[in-house]
Amino acid sequence: MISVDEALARCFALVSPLGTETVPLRAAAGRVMAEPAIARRDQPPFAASAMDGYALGGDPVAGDRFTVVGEAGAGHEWQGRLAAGQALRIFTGAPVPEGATRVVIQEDVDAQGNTITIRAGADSGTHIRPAGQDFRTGDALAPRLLRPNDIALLAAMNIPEVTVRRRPVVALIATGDELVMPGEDPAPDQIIASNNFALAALAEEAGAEARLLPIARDTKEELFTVLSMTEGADLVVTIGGASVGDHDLVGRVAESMGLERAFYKIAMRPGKPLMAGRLRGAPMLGLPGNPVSSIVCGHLFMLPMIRAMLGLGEHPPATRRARLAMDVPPTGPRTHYMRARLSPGADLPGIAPFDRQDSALLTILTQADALLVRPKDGPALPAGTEVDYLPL
Ligand SMILES: Nc1nc2c(c(=O)[nH]1)N[C@H]1C(S)=C(S)[C@@H](COP(=O)(O)OP(=O)(O)OC[C@H]3O[C@@H](n4cnc5c(N)ncnc54)[C@H](O)[C@@H]3O)O[C@H]1N2
Ligand code: MOO
Repeated sequence: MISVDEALARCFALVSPLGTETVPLRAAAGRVMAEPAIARRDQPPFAASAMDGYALGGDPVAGDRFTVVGEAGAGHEWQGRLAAGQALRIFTGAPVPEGATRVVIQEDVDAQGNTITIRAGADSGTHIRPAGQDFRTGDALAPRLLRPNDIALLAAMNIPEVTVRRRPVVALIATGDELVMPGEDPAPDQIIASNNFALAALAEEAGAEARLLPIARDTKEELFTVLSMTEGADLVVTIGGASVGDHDLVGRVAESMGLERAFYKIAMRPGKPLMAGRLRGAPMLGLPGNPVSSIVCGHLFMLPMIRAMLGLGEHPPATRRARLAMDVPPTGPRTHYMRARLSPGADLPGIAPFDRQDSALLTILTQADALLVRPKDGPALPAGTEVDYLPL
């Protein structure tokens, strides 16, 4: 059995960044920019007042008097030049006129008619934002996953459309005679399909377009039919039928359709019967059926593959550090991703794996906020040991 790292390297070898498309700014959040965005203007485009008050020249002191000669507001420039002894009534965001060296906030002046007098104790800040202090024409925003804050910057740069990576289309196929869809009427020996919904949500959260294909029954014909419905998918993900039982047919059927296998079985718990390869030109991940196994494999393999297709690079999921909140036993011959709960700690968070680690337990998975990573063949560890975990 190959290691998790080796398996992920082989998964990355199956994918490459997808092509690009142009979307309006309003649709760009959550998308990945494919090229730098270049500012089309300076921000602010003029020296702007940072406060409501009076623009004036020189270096005034308490008791100095000025004649107010006009008014400037945001979007309403005052045309002219301030002379000595003159002040301009000005509001936040308005262009500061020539001849002004500072803005005195209105709380620091006594105003009478069109005359103002500087009060004692007036603050000495200039309250002027220089032109281009935020960014200048030609400044670039480097490609990234666009978060709401980035969208504001692109808008301010006057960029109405963004070139982004195409969303990877992920075709998800649940397999098994025992499965029915939520809301259907299961026979006594049937269960409700669940993990395909988690995987679709995970894929969508990462910026992919998930297509839930019909459940494939455990026959070669039906698996062939549903696998043939993946035309146009950038990634085909099957769930279940990956193990060694008589009804675990996914590998056999995919091979009959020309699957070039990259690997089958990895030293990982849960997730041992994972398979990957290329099927009719598309990368394929064959996930084990146990709900927790498939979802853990989704985090460890499907998400990094989606990110690579989005042009975000080939990176394993980033681990973080925590301290064991309890003693843990040795691990076996597979890297164990233990469902665990984090708690606040002095330097690092504490982490405690759940007692029950059966890969069928969705209730435990929903209580978990971390996967404690225990390397294969690891020793028993006492509480307080620093360990790696993956946030869920
Ligand atoms: N003799 C052996 N048996 C098994 C081995 C082994 O090495 N030797 N490995 C075990 C491990 S580990 C896993 S994981 C499972 C993986 O089995 P499959 O990938 O073939 O999955 P299925 O048998 O189809 O299903 C397993 C389990 O999960 C349920 N399931 C499947 N799909 C869904 C779904 N979409 N939603 C909810 N639940 C699902 C299914 O009903 C089964 O209960 O094999 C072990 N066996
Ligand atoms: O390795 Mo299986 O994926 O534990 O349940």
